[in-house]
Amino acid sequence: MIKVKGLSHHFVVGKKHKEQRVPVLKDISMSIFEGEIVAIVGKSGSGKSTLLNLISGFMKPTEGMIEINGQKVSAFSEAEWADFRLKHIGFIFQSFQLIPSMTAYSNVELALKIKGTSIDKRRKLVLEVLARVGLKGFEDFYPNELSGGQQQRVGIARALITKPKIILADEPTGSLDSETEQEFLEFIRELNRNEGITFVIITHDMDVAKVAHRKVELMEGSFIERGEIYEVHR
Ligand SMILES: Nc1ncnc2c1ncn2[C@@H]1O[C@H](COP(=O)(O)OP(=O)(O)OP(=O)(O)O)[C@@H](O)[C@H]1O
Repeated sequence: MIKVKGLSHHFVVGKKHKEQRVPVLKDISMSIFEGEIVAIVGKSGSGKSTLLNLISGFMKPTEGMIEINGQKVSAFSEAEWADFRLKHIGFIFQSFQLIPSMTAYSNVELALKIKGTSIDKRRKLVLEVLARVGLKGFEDFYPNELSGGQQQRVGIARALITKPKIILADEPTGSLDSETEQEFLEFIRELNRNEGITFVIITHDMDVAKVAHRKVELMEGSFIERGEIYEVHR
């Protein structure tokens, strides 16, 4: 479960002695339950990416508390966050963020290397997950030799390789055509249903928001709950 309490964030911009505060999030409290798919929607600039960056520890909140699976992650050091992310959170990005100089195989393998998994086990797990996302035979392809949809699948395989219980996705379908988007959404539902993975998805796209059990809207830095759309499959 992800619990956010009294979360506020502002950026400081401008030159020294002429700094200005840009408030982005104001006193946000919410809970995301295990096994849920939650869509975070809201206008451009409403603070969606900032919220996700705070939940994933890439930024520190100005105020407030974040708890994940009972651990107070907002008090974590950088090193603790890095370790926690590796164990518990997978990420999917709009622009895929694959390393261009590495093959599909190596992109997916990287997190396991960092974790210190043995080479034999890595090979087994990487081949398994690439096959699972429909990329058997594409292991040695570089990102620029793959279509957008295939790159996104490498991105999903990379997110799944550490078997996280939470996946955070920032505009994951923003670079996909509508057919590939539908395949991606179907896969998310399947992962959620079969493995109970919790998804937090930022999106502009109402079709994407429809796969969510719950939609929350960020408006001027505060949340508006939009109610249940689907039942949570546990
Ligand atoms: N590093 C930063 N320094 C200063 N201001 C920032 C910084 N990052 C974001 N902001 C500001 O915070 C606000 C929220 O940005 P954020 O990227 O979280 O919005 P968003 O809802 O994800 O937008 P979009 O849908 O366009 O991606 C914006 O007004 C933006 O200008």
